[in-house]
Amino acid sequence: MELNGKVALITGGSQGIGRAYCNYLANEGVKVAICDINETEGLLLEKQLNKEEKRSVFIYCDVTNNTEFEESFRKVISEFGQLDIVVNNAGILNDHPNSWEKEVEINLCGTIRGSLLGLKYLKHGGAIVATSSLAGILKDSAFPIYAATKGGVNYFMRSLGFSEAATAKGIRTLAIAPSLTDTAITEQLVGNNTMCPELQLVAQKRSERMYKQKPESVAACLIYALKEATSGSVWLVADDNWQQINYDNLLH
Ligand SMILES: NC(=O)C1=CN([C@@H]2O[C@H](COP(=O)(O)OP(=O)(O)OC[C@H]3O[C@@H](n4cnc5c(N)ncnc54)[C@H](O)[C@@H]3O)[C@@H](O)[C@H]2O)C=CC1
Ligand SMILES: CCCCC/C=C\C=C\C(=O)C/C=C\C/C=C\CCCC(=O)O
Repeated sequence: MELNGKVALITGGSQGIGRAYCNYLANEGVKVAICDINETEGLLLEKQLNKEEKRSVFIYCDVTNNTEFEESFRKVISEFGQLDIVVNNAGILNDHPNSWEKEVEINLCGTIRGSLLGLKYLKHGGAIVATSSLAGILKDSAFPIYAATKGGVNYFMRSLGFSEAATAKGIRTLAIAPSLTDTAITEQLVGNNTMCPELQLVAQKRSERMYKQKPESVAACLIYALKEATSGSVWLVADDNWQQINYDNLLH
């Protein structure tokens, strides 16, 4: 896929991996719509990109609100005249027994919502992408609900990519599955976001031992996958390198 001149909508684009996606896409000549609930960081990124003479717009958008989400798609098309790439990246880490549903709503339902809107609004083909996680390929014993949302995202993107709903419209789907990455999610691990207090300490110790790759390495994989990857493929990004996950030999 030739990226120069295309238009992308990126959820959770204000900071972390999403911000790296926006910067890397803009460097390729893509016009970017930063869709996020973090207005302060989103507007700063919009200003930075526009100063660098790259076209961008910040749109306040909560991916749990379908009306607001659809309105964002309309605003992007009204601002840039077209839409070619949707990146479902917004996500949180919160397995707390009293509020875990929000994690499922954002990570899994938000990705499904954004992808269905992508199928509706990508009028001339394009790509629908999601940020999943290594935790959705292997396991994450400290965050089982988080792992379930990310496993769901991998299998949704994988299945959708082979479906008539996408292929008939010339739409490719991709999942980018990062390992531990240096962003606010990994910084704020001290918060009370696990299923039980014991897991918090386990997660914290394990996270301290693990290498945290750069968000830019994840963004470099996104660019490569958008240009080269086949529909329904899942890309692991670990230790600043990427590789395609081979699901084809599971039955052999
Ligand atoms: N940092 C890591 O180690 C890894 C992160 N991921 C995934 O990468 C994605 C991005 O996360 P990071 O950049 O690490 O974290 P982050 O916390 O820096 O960024 C997440 C972004 O999503 C936005 N967001 C949260 N709820 C939202 C909502 N309801 N609607 C719209 N935007 C919302 C936040 O405002 C923030 O800008 C997430 O899906 C996360 O699960 C996957 C693997 C590893
Ligand atoms: C050890 C994980 C602590 C949690 C760190 C915070 C955020 C992580 C977000 C992710 O998406 C996690 C990505 C990769 C690490 C998760 C699982 C690897 C476990 C491997 C194993 O159990 O063998």
